[in-house]
Amino acid sequence: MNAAVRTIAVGGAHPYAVQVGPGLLDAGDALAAQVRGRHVLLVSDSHVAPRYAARVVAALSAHTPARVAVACVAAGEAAKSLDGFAGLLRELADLGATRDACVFALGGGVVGDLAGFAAACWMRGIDLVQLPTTLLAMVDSAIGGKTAIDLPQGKNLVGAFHPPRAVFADTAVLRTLPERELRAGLAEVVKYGAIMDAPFLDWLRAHTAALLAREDAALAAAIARSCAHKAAIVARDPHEHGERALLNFGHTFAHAIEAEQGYGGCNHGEAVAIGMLLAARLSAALGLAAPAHAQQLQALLAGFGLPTALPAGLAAEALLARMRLDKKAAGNGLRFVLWDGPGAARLLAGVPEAAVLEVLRSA
Ligand SMILES: NC(=O)c1ccc[n+]([C@@H]2O[C@H](COP(=O)([O-])OP(=O)(O)OC[C@H]3O[C@@H](n4cnc5c(N)ncnc54)[C@H](O)[C@@H]3O)[C@@H](O)[C@H]2O)c1
Ligand SMILES: O=C(O)C(=O)C[C@@H](O)[C@H](O)[C@H](O)COP(=O)(O)O
Ligand SMILES: [Zn+2]
Repeated sequence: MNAAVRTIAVGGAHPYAVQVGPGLLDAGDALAAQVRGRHVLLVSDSHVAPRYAARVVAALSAHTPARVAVACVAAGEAAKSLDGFAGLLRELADLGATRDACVFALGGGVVGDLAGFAAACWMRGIDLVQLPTTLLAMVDSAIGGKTAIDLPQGKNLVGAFHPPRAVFADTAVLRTLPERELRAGLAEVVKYGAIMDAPFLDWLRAHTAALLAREDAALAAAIARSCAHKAAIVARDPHEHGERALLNFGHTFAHAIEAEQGYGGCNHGEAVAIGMLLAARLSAALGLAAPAHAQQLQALLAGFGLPTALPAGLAAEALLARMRLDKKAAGNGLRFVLWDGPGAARLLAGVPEAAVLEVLRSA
């Protein structure tokens, strides 16, 4: 294996390895070692498949006799839908996929969540291998086993926990990632610093230019540190009974924004950037973090070229109504991940709706 490849182990009841480094999509022996049966469905999207799917098929086919079929969904969040899900079930049926079949998800978080959910449901669960191709998917969505699709009513409302057998993050593919998507991934990177690693925030501030310039060393360091944080949390709390909820910092606002825009406005990372800032302001309004911390967070996100204001045309009341269907909400009201300042966050129940509305109205 390439010396530049790093391995992060995810522990727990279903342990697996996250490998990160250049050239992994061509590591046919390692990819094929995950295949137990005779059927592979390689799921990708219309931007990624033309660039990388043939390489993965060739790498796999050189090392396994399994039949490899390719399913290509339209690029973009809209594919993470009931229709997209049904399409993948049809592909698995056409392939004749048996219970030992394996789904490979080659793409960003949309492909990972959608293909992962199909793998979770087909015959009540078949093998899944994540091949993340966006920064966001490498540092976040490919790890931890959350799979889901969206409904018009809300993000990720239908899903399952279905951990992958393995994750191979080929960092060489980040060269073709559009600028906007690189920035989106950096939002989730900032999240780790915000909730659990204050020195990482300082490091990100110092390496903003290097990350935006896609310097190999800076990207590799940011990915490794983010993956290590995610791996540690999901190993301790795979089903979000406790601390895993902290990974949802900014997401109550973000998911409301995405759904309210019909999944065609901000991408997920952009919505998370805005959401983290609103959560920081809400925390300040409730007397947790200092207002100055929210301003520092805003400066860092803006430095990465991420949006920090609510997009025009979104009504505060409509966003609040969306939040009532957030998965962290309970019968007794909204629960938010709030901020205690750099490196510390907590889940708080019973957050007054009036305070949330006030933050939304002033954003
Ligand atoms: N399961 C989880 O734990 C988790 C965590 C975070 C986010 N998510 C989900 O992930 C999704 C967002 O994922 P995303 O930001 O990766 O978006 P995405 O999957 O839509 O990918 C972004 C865009 O980049 C393109 N692309 C991907 N890789 C490329 C490459 N190497 N070169 C060129 N183009 C490339 C895609 O085709 C797409 O157009 C959301 O649905 C979000 O809810 C899930
Ligand atoms: O892995 C997690 O747990 C996260 O919350 C990571 C988030 O970045 C991600 O967007 C996740 O899909 C949100 O989960 P949800 O449970 O709020 O749908
Ligand atoms: Zn997220």
